[in-house]
Amino acid sequence: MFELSLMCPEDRIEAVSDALDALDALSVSVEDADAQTDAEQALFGEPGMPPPKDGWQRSRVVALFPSEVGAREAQQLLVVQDFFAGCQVLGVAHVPEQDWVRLTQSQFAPVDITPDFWIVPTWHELPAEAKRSIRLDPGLAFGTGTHPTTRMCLRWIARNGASESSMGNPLGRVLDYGCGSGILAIGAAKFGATDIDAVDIDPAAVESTALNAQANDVRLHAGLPDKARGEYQTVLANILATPLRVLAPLLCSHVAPGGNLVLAGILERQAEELKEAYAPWLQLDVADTEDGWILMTARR
Ligand SMILES: C[S@@+](CC[C@H](N)C(=O)[O-])C[C@H]1O[C@@H](n2cnc3c(N)ncnc32)[C@H](O)[C@@H]1O
Repeated sequence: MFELSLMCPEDRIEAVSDALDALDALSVSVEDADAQTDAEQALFGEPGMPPPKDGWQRSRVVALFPSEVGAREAQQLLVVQDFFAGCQVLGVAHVPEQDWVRLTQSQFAPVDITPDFWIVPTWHELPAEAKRSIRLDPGLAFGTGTHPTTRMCLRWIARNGASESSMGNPLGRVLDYGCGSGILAIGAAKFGATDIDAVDIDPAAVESTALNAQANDVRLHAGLPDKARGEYQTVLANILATPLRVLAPLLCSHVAPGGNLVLAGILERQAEELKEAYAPWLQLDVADTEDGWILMTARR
């Protein structure tokens, strides 16, 4: 295969990507040309932040073609279009054949959350020490167990969920707010929770959660955020500091008396602003840290 690489300003990305699609590109990807430099720009579409844009001020657009002729023809046709003004051709390059499935799979190994609780891709054997496990493959939604924020939430679940000897279910009714792949909701089920709502603003995440729950033989209710109803003994939300601040009154209203609120997606330096945002309802404390991220919890 051959890739055609272009540099485009943000206001040309949609037109150029559409044209590449129409010119039979197999795929079109857009990257920040300034990634990993001081000029890197974060793009979020979270509540309280500017709406997401099509790309970055300087975007690298890469289109994959089955042949060199196809890539070069697309280049020739694009450069004479009005909407290409301000864009630049970086080149056409051969992409060596790879076993993409094997390559992707090799990047996802089993992950231990505690010595006996593991997240294991379906193409791997369960490690012998895994007394509890979640079977999960990387997909469209966030949450494979490798990110510190997810790991800290899962550790909290493992510490506070049912031990093998415990009677009943200490997690009670569980809400996973911003469920992504559903990993936290499924983790809660693995530690004894039986009444679980998992919600997300992204319909692809809702679908992933339902499929992952099924694959793990777990029963839960996955839906959009309006599916969260009433009070829960455990409310988990691994989002980001800005939406967590906006969501403070809503999330606190879902915590039952004596229940726990567990928040992640917060950097160490954001602890005080989160404490302040939640202070009218609950007192948040830092309960765990990993790689500059913190877990904040509160009991009602
Ligand atoms: C960092 S991922 C966490 C996924 C998973 N819970 C985990 O711990 O790995 C955050 C998720 O929150 C969702 N999200 C972001 N803002 C939200 C909001 N205002 N309401 C509900 N979900 C939201 C995103 O779509 C995304 O799936």
